[in-house]
Amino acid sequence: MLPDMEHLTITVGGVVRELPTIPVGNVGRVPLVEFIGDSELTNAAAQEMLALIPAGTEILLTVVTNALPLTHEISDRSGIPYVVARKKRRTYMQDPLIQQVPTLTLGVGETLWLDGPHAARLRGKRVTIVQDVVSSGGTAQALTRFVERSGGTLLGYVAAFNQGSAALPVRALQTLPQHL
Ligand SMILES: O=P(O)(O)OC[C@H]1O[C@H](OP(=O)(O)OP(=O)(O)O)[C@H](O)[C@@H]1O
Repeated sequence: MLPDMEHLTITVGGVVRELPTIPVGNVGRVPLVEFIGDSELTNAAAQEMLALIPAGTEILLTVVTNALPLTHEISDRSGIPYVVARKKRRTYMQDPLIQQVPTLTLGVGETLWLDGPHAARLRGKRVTIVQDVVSSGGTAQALTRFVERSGGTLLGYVAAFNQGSAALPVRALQTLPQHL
């Protein structure tokens, strides 16, 4: 029997999911992890990720969309507050920091926005960056610049899944293939 290229089975904290794999250009099929809309998987991953958070972390930094519920749950369980970068400028932002992400997993460039008052919350703090998935590492690099520009100290990167980025020292629950 041929292997099923359209799904990839993962297990996180006893929760099993058949991830769909999406054809991307000519690179093959990319596994798609979605935490939004899946509280059971989100809670299981958040619980397991607690052990990955570097000691001394004072605040978490993440980015919408998929990593947001995950970070919320980690924050709720650990008591560590968090700050969220956006992918759109909002009219109510005050002196936001702006950072380009070179290219994302699916080849679409992105601009990240960190509202000024949220950037101020990172100042002088030991910061850990939380992501759902690290792939190229472009998003992680942009978030790193936010920490630096805000005057925080980066302690490390944690992610539910590392999808092939060996360049960054990411603490992840699992490694996923970049493509099938
Ligand atoms: O390491 P990178 O190559 O930068 O890719 C990782 C990013 O890609 C995904 O975001 P996506 O673009 O799917 O956006 P979403 O979370 O808003 O759905 C994922 O949520 C990470 O934030």
